[in-house]
Amino acid sequence: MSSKVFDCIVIGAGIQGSCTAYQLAKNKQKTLLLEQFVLPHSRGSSHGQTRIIRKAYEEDFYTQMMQESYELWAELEKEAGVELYRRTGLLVMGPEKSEGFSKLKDTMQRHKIPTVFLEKQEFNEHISNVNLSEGNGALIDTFAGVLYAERSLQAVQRLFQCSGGVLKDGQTVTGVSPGAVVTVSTGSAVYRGKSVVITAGPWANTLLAHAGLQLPLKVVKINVCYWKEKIPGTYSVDQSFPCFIQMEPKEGEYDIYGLPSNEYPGLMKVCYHMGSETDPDERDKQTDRGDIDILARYVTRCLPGLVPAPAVVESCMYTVTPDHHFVLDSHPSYGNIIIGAGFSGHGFKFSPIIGKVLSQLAMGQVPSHDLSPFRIQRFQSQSKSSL
Ligand SMILES: Cc1cc2nc3c(=O)[nH]c(=O)nc-3n(C[C@H](O)[C@H](O)[C@H](O)COP(=O)(O)OP(=O)(O)OC[C@H]3O[C@@H](n4cnc5c(N)ncnc54)[C@H](O)[C@@H]3O)c2cc1C
Ligand SMILES: O=C(O)[C@@H]1CCCC=N1
Repeated sequence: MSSKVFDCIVIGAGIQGSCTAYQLAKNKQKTLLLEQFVLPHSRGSSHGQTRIIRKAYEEDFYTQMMQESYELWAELEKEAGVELYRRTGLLVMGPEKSEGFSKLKDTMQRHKIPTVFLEKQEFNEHISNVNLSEGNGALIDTFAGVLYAERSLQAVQRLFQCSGGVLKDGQTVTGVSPGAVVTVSTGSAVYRGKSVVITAGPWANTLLAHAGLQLPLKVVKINVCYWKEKIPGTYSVDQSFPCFIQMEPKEGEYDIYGLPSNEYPGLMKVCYHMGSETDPDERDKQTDRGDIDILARYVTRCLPGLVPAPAVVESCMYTVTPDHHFVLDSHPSYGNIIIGAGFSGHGFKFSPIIGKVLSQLAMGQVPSHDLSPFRIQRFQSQSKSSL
């Protein structure tokens, strides 16, 4: 048995665990980052080439957190010496009179986020190849853009190791024993840490069961669809085509979002912001394509320059909370077990700031952001502590 006691053990080397581990190492904490799969892998939520970064949110707290997150992304880019963010702007479209679209518009104005509001005629003049749905409004979050996801993940893991952190992949954590010093077991080793951070993505509840806690999390499989441009380049990042979010494409439907063609030339990524429930270990057995039907209808209606059948379909998972807000908190019974979970398909852009606040909790510091929207307590009857 290893006698070394780490200041912190982080379980799960997706983007949230990797950013947390890096912050801890930067703060001179002896940190161990454990990952079940051999890295890099494509079995969780942080793989793939691109993600959207934006300040356009309905809720003040997300827009506020993004102010610092953009600064931390710029810092990371400098430290890593690679481009992680590309500014494209984000086009948001949604039913003009809906609560969601109005709230988002108000939040942008209240926080003075650089925004262009587009009337129907301006829209048609400036945004070719997109049909604005009847009754929809449109705006552009001008500093939004694309994050290079896989590159970011690898950069953060590299920086963590360069700061003295220990990264062990291919090690599945099979036991977590709470205590003043927490014992973490894998199939082949036992580690001890003064604190533990659980950032296990879709496997959060499997890990939390060891610490007597279950959260109301739903894991869904996302079909990541790429659609062929009828004329190559029409929706390309090089032609300054923006990312987009279509709120409420139809009543009762989830948002649809897209990123300009970039990682696969001639193919634009357009996805549905929900999927069908899955067991994370059986992801590929979930073959529901109802979301692809919704997307194909939307592409036909609103993106006429794309062939309305996906050319490439990849897989990813969301871990969704009932209110779609994150969980960033300490374990209700063990203050030295910290939980980052339930990122509900929109957590990547926040990862540097999430890493910062989770590391602050692990170091016993007061977090630098108000974490009240992210507390476990909000679920009350839904989260059952089995202790
Ligand atoms: C298709 C798709 C599109 C998205 N688009 C956006 C976007 O545009 N913008 C945005 O901001 N966000 C977006 N997101 C969300 C974002 O990618 C996620 O919120 C984020 O990647 C979650 O990271 P994570 O570290 O929590 O989870 P993961 O990346 O899943 O990491 C968890 C890690 O824990 C490991 N692990 C689990 N159990 C164990 C164990 N027992 N022992 C050791 N290791 C373990 C797993 O193997 C995994 O590597 C998108 C997500 C998807 C799927
Ligand atoms: O987080 C994001 O920006 C994307 C787009 C909207 C839906 C989810 N992910």
